[in-house]
Amino acid sequence: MSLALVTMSHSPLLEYADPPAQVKDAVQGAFSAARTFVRAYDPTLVVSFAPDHYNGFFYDLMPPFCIGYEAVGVGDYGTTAGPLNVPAERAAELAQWVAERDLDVAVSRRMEVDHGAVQPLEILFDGIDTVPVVPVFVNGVAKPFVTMRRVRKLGEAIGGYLAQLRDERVLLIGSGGLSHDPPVPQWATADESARAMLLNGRHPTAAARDARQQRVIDTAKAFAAGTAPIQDLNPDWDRALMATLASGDLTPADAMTPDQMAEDAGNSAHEVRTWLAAFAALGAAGPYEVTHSFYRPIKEYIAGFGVMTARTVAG
Ligand SMILES: O=C(O)CCc1cccc(O)c1O
Ligand SMILES: [Fe+2]
Repeated sequence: MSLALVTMSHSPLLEYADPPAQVKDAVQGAFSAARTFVRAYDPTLVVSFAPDHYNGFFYDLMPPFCIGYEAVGVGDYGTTAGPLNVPAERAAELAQWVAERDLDVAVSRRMEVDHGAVQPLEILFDGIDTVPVVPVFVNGVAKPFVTMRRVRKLGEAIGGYLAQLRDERVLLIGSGGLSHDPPVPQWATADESARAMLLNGRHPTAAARDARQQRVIDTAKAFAAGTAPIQDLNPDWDRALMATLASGDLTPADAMTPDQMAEDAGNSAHEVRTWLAAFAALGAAGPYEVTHSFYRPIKEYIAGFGVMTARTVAG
């Protein structure tokens, strides 16, 4: 069975920042190429690798990976709130398959997902419940981070399951990255109230959510103006990673260490773990080709912004 893939950066600032028209147009062009690719493929099932930003997963119980049997969008940054269309039996079969391959993956019968999982579904499918989707959480913000090798192995195991399905056309999504360092609090440097949020900040009041989001929106403005105290984007790092992913040999990514990734490309660069998992899953179905690739560093969105589409080579 062949598989198809879309990996794309996300940014809540798509709706809250105003870069030059030419930048917006370029991003919309990349989204529209991805949509065209997805429509032509016409998937019956989506497996979406996405991070979370302390909206669904907290330090009271932080797994490296989690497969959702059901999922609910929390509605951060104006994204769609409510249930995703998750085929629970398919998700459970996938979790069983992965467990039998010596990988320890958490499961959730009610996974809460944020813009990381929701935004690609809105962009590619005009909604969060229009296509069956199994959401796979990949930790991209909370230390400790597993090795990139482990992420690759997880992707390969999931792809192995998907590649033997006869009755589905499966689209893989990887959401996030590339280099970026938005103001997501970290435990080591957080004050007491930020630590309370990181520990268990589920279901904040509207005022608390607004305050958190406004901080990100203000930081994006300052970053574009050159005055934000966050790490710069790293287009060279982004392009090198995209080249590795496109090459079909993902083993060079095994050498990427968590600390070096953060130093080179910002704390949220760990979101690229979703891209690696998605490409590793794609590769499990055989050789693949990248059919569209977009990249642009966009400070207004606080993101080295990339979009890639790829599919199994026919034959
Ligand atoms: O609100 C947050 O916690 C972070 C928001 C955020 C900003 C820029 C790029 C991202 O990928 C992202 O997730
Ligand atoms: Fe993110």
